[in-house]
Amino acid sequence: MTDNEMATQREPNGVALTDQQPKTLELNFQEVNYTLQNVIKGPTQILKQASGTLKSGRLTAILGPSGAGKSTLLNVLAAFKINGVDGQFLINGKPRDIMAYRKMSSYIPQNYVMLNLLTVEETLRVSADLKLPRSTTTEEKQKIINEIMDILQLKCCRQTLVRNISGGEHKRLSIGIELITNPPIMFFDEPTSGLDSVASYQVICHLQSLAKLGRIVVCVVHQPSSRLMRLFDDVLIMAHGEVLYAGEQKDMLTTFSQFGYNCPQYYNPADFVLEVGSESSSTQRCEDLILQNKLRHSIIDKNSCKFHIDESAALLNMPPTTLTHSQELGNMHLLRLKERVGFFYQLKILLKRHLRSMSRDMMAVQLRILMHIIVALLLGVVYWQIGNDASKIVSNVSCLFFIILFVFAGNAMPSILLCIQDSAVFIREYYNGWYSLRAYYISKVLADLPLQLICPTLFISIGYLMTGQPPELFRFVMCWGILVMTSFIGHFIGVVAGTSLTMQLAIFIVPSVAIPFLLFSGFFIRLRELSWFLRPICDISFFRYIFEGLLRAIYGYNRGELACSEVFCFYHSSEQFLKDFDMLGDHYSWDITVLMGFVLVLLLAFYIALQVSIKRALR
Ligand SMILES: Nc1ncnc2c1ncn2[C@@H]1O[C@H](COP(=O)(O)OP(=O)(O)OP(=O)(O)O)[C@@H](O)[C@H]1O
Repeated sequence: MTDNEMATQREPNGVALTDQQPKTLELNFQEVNYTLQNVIKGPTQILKQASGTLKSGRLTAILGPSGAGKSTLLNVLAAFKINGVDGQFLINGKPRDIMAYRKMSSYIPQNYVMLNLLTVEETLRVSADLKLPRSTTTEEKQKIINEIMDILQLKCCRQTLVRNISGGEHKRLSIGIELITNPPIMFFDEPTSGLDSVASYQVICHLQSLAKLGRIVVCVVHQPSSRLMRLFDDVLIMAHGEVLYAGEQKDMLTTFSQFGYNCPQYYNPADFVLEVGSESSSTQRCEDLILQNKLRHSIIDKNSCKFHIDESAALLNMPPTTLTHSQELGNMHLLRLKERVGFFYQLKILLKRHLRSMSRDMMAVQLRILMHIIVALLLGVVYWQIGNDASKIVSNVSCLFFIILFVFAGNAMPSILLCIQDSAVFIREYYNGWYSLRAYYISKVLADLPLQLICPTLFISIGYLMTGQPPELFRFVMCWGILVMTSFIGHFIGVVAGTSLTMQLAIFIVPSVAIPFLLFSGFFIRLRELSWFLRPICDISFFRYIFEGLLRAIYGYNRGELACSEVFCFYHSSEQFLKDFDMLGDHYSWDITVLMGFVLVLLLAFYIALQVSIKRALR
């Protein structure tokens, strides 16, 4: 059977998980170098002339001392690292096409991030919805999910939230997510890290069964026990960025002994080769070992590699791509896989997922709503019925200012935390072609919308009534409009900071940047009293428009005389009060328009922040 025939038999979209994969897939890499460009230290060569062959149907372990370059080699083999890499990568003897290769392989990193508030089954379901073609029926998807849960023994925790599953189940779920598309090549970076020996054994057994179905399965492992070691068919031993041995495990010790490295009896072979690797590099015998390995894997005439034949594209029945190697290097973002389902379907699935996650998030929803209610009640008690009293006008202004501060901070800070949790998942899924940036962006904005409306609505409803603000519907609606804008601005500032900065930096930067703008709101100092060179800052301080809009909503629009409960009230007339605050004139619509402008700028900033985070992830 030819490769193409096998490719057509195999369903690349993963519809039948247990179908046989093509048995003859072979990835040969020769003289692979990886040089890291460091701005301070200059270029550092991490991989040196690494050569080896990976075969379908076989489970391969990459072993070596810490810092030997195992994870780097795995990244390079999985085509996740491209810049700074040179060497030959051949699939079934022909140069690989990088896009087709990425499509047929999956890489499972050590810390595989997932959304914590979905159950195991929901996580697999989202993966199936976004990674399988639209033509796949719900029943077919459920069949694949059930099969994966069966194979990986995840049935017992199918309804458990990801945050509650064990380390081993987490690893198995990450394998399951990648298995949805039934990739013929799978790379795992330390799949046993953090697991006890029993769980490690189970995970490697699962990998072995995936390999037995005809896949190339490669994983980096740290110090496997003898029992674990026996599960691997092939091994690749690394030291100082070089490959000492790549081949069948059964021949490993014989090869080492040919070069004078004799493994003592009853010694764990993995420990033995690690020790040899740690000592290696300069000794002649190790150089011979490295050279012999290189020769063993230089099976292809290099001249044949000058032609860019799309063998791997053919394996997937994909149209050959026209990217040349240099273009690939220049356009890393082109390596992103294309989405499998249409934009609106992506949007629907993402929206459902965001809303489901949010509805289970104590901090995002329940706690935020509860805090808005409690603080609104507290505000009402402290400023009980002062809104209509001319003698308490200064206190009322403080009350309004407090409302602004709370709604802003109460939305900005939680948004930072939530965004940071989502970002890592977004990067992984985006690069694996689950959805487009546009779909993620719109779904995120829309999913957050209900909370941005509910919180300020609850807060102003309680606060407005309890503090005795004028009982006129249009004033209430105007105040509500300003607070909704405040909530949006706070939320999007938090989201932009959370997407583009680390958590510590974002939590420090947001208040540090926002608080100085409060000085230019008109509350602490009247704008006309500011030095001339500071006045332009007022024009870009959103707090100014929020404060102005709120005061105009309460005291503007012919409010007239205020009731005075004391013998003398300085501000009897609301017009006089607004005049003294430099806010005379019924320009509420101007304030709200400027605030909408701020929201639009922040929406754009959020989109740019997502784009930047995507590009940064490639570095
Ligand atoms: N981005 C980087 N900047 C600087 N050095 C790096 C970078 N990535 C890798 N290295 C260096 O390359 C070498 C190989 O790293 P790699 O993570 O591949 O090793 P490893 O064998 O997987 O190690 P471990 O088993 O400890 O995880 C190390 O010396 C590491 O310090």
